[in-house]
Amino acid sequence: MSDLRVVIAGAGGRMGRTLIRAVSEASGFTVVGALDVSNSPNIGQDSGMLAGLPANNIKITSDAEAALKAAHCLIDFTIPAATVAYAAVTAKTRCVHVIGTTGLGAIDEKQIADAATETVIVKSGNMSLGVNLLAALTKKVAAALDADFDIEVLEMHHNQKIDAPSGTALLLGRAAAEGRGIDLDAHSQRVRDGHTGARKRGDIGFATLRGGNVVGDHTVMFVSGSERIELSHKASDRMLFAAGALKAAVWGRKQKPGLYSMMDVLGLSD
Ligand SMILES: NC(=O)C1=CN([C@@H]2O[C@H](COP(=O)(O)OP(=O)(O)OC[C@H]3O[C@@H](n4cnc5c(N)ncnc54)[C@H](OP(=O)(O)O)[C@@H]3O)[C@@H](O)[C@H]2O)C=CC1
Ligand SMILES: O=C(O)C1=N[C@H](C(=O)O)C[C@H](O)C1
Repeated sequence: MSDLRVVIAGAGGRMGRTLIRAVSEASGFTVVGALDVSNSPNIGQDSGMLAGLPANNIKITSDAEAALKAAHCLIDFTIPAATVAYAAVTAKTRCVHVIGTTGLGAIDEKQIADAATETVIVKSGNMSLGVNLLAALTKKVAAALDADFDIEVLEMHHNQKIDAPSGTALLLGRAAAEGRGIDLDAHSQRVRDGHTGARKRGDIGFATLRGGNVVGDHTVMFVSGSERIELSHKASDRMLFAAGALKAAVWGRKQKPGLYSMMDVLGLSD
């Protein structure tokens, strides 16, 4: 099969630059476009050089439709407003859209689901194999334990992260809720502050830490009156997420239009 032609959105960002490096190091991929917001100082810059590599002659542009014309896939780790706008373009150009962006709201999710009727979208709050295995384990453990075990999800990230709880924490919370057979939205405590009253039995709690350059730590705790089970994952290199995104792009190219997750890509869905 010919090389998979990839456009990277948010090419000047932490994940965008990591993705440019990942594509340049992997075989079977070619970067054919790099996108950023129109008023970004990165527009017109060489995306390879911006990622600390030799020039790749792919200049950063804001014209998504033109960039996607010759592409198989858009890999998008940006911000919710950009991701929703890109979904409309991938629906039109029929490019596979791999979405790593977190912090999406209900309206964003609906617009992405609508776009997925026209093209393949793979979306996950975490593209790593380890976290998706952790989610499968979380679901299993939650199914085995009753509400005598309080479930808490703790996450820590770098001090530049703009959304909370992290996409991964929510993904893990959802896995726990599915295992327990409850609706997460109706049974979650996303923040605690002030005179909160006692913990509500059956709720899934979230706690957020921010500091330094932590790439991404997540722990799911199952806590009873007499014991505590903890399932943890610690990411130490963003290349992990980029590698997962490339895997999703290759997998997505063989699928029919629809909204898929990394669990589907990794064969972990039940
Ligand atoms: N699913 C996963 O496995 C992972 C998900 N993430 C998620 O990916 C997202 C990005 O993270 P990170 O790279 O650390 O963040 P950064 O802030 O470093 O990068 C985001 C980039 O998107 C750019 N951007 C903003 N608007 C647009 C637009 N309209 N078109 C194109 N680019 C745009 C920003 O540009 P500017 O700075 O000029 O505004 C910035 O360069 C976050 O939501 C994060 O949670 C991160 C790691 C793994
Ligand atoms: O913003 C980040 O950095 C990360 N975001 C994702 C999330 O919100 O879970 C994934 C990873 O933990 C890094």
